[in-house]
Amino acid sequence: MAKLIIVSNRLPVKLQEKEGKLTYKPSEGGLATGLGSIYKEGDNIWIGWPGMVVEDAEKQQQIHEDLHKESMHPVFLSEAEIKEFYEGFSNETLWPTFHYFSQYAIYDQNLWETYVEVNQKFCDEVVAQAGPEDTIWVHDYQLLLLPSMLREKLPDATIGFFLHIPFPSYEVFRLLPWRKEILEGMLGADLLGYHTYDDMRHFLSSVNRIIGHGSMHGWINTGSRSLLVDSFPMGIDYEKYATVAGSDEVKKRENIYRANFKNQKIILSIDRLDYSKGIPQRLKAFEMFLERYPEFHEKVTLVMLVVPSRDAVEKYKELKEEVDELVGRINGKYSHINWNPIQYFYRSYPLETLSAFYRMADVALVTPMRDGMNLVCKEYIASKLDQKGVLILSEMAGASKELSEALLINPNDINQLVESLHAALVMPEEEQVQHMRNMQVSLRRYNIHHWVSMFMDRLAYVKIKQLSLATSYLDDAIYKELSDSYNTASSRLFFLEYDGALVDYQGAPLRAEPDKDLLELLDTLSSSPKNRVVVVSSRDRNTMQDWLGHLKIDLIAEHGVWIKQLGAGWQTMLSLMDDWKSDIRLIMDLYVDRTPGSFIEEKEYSLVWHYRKVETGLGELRARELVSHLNFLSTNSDLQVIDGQMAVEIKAQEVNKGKATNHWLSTYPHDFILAVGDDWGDEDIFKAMPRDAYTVKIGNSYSVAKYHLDSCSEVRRLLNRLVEPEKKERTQEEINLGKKA
Ligand SMILES: O=P(O)(O)OC[C@H]1O[C@H](O[C@H]2O[C@H](CO)[C@@H](O)[C@H](O)[C@H]2O)[C@H](O)[C@@H](O)[C@@H]1O
Ligand SMILES: O=c1ccn([C@@H]2O[C@H](COP(=O)(O)OP(=O)(O)O)[C@@H](O)[C@H]2O)c(=O)[nH]1
Repeated sequence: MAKLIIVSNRLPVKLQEKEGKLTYKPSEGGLATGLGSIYKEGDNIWIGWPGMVVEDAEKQQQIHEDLHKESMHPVFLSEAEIKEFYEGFSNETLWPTFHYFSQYAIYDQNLWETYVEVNQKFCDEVVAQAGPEDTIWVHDYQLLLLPSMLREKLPDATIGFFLHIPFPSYEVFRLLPWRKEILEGMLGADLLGYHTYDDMRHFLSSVNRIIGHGSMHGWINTGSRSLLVDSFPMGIDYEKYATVAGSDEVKKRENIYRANFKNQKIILSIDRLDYSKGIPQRLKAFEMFLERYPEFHEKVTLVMLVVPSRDAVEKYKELKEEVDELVGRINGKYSHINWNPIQYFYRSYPLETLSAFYRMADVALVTPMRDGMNLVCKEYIASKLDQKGVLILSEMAGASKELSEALLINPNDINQLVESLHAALVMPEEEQVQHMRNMQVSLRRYNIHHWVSMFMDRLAYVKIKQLSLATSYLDDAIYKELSDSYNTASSRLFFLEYDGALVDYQGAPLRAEPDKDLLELLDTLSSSPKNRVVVVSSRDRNTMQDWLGHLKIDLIAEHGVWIKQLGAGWQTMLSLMDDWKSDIRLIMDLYVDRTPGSFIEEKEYSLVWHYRKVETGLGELRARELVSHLNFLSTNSDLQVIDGQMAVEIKAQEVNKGKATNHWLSTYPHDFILAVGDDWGDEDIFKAMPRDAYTVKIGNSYSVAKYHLDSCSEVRRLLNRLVEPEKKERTQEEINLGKKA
């Protein structure tokens, strides 16, 4: 039966050894607590690190067996791997960079190499566990290379990836020396999920700028595959938190804890000890609050639970010292004999304790500098069964996008934080209930089960869509059939698009002139009396004439405005007007003025605005604007606007390459046709071809063509293979001629 394989660095349980005895404790951290609720459904398994170094083979075996019973498969990491992969590259390079703390990031080639090796180690374990029908769901920044490693080993696998932390803006991401490898690693997935729309658009922009793949509605085409990027804000197991909060056990605990706080109001703060969580900033704001509002002395306590995290990493050690020092200073300054303004606990707690604190807290203070999502604030809301309480939430947490009824703050604005604390403590109960109720409705609906099913449904949809988008790769088996058909045919027609199919795109259009190999290839292909070769282009006829006019081939220029057959001059079958060009050119000139690097190409019956040399992003933005501007101007006219490859073109509607090819189809006998094209304009050619024609598109994106190849060089290889007999014949002819001479 098909199963779901969850893969993350950390398993939902943490191994501990006390007096030689192994124990398993639930892991902290949102990834483990969130997914821990759902992975046990069906035959699902979870692959990950058990949180402790185990070198002893016997112990490893024991752990394997223990975890296996809980559907978990451990990946053991050595001490060096933990240092270099987990503490090092994951938490000293990626974590600070992705949380906009790039001043803390270290760039070390050794750490990177270990990161690659450990991703490979995870890959081996997944491959060992995966069946052909299984779905693999990879999680988080520790495993960014895993999707592509898996794709290489399991080309048809269904692979989802979810990033639990923010994806930074391109300006920050580009600082990483391994930025390209990281993106390529991620692009092996079929579906890439982020908590927020901002994260996903930052990722798309990095892919565009660093790798050069654009996107449409979240779809990226890599040239060989299509994949989807989307946002899925993670929810919590709402019913679990609400039920636990209503249990007798938790109510009992609450009563015990409350006794220590008398009638004081409680402000609650819970996080892992992490600089991304803004703990010192929060403490300083609380200090300022006590200074500004002395009437709250002895009436309010900040209960601060801090969970030890990554304590071998230098920045985390420094933070621990800073927090200890701040708590000491504030308590030293304001404490009385029976009041400590801050109750600080540096350890982790089980769910029931957390739940009792959530119930007790009048205010939850969640103020990270950056946070992928933050589940603590959601758990607080779900636990508020009486709906009384106020959430103060940082705008920099992913959760703020959903929880707009919280008091939203900028964690860098200490004054706003202080005033929000005051507003929360004096907020009338009816207002608290109203906000809490609305947030509960939303969190109940968008819970963890909803999150999983949204992601899984979308992943299944991607697989179906990929099949409908894909054309078959023109592999050896198809080549065999094509070449048999070629060899037995007596009249063959070739329609070969020039730019993008025979010649790679160049920065400047005039740099794409034909090389010697291409000229020889076209010459050989057209040397057979059975072959009629037509090179098709949107270029102007003069360029086509200069570059290819001396060959024994036919030409189609300017999208089909002009055609040239062997032995005849250029002719047009259309009665076209060009009186519109001067007005449109004025508009295009405006876009050239506003967009350095862009330029206009003027053809006889069309105008093209090129932006391939414009700063990435700006060119696309202006192109969208120009397309809608031109569409507006050409409404009710006979003009057509084409949003092409790094160019916007406007031409007469009745001109298209497909119509031009009709001339050959109706004039020349044919029992073999090969048509090759690369961009959307070439779809007209494919559509015009009879059903038995071989139609080939460059790149595996949506097309009516039957097959695809990946590059111009593959097209040339295909043609060269086909003309092997002609080549031999020609060589023999040359030898014979030589003999005669
Ligand atoms: O495994 P650790 O190094 O001990 O760290 C704990 C986890 O921290 C991060 O959690 C994130 O995931 C949450 C759920 O999506 C999200 O709410 C939070 O904003 C993130 O920081 C980390 O992403 C996990 O990989 C760690 O296991
Ligand atoms: O003593 C504690 C404190 C926190 N947590 C859990 O740790 C998770 C923290 O997740 P969050 O998304 O807020 O932040 P992360 O630590 O993942 O960055 C939440 O589910 C908390 O319930 C816990 O299990 N024990």
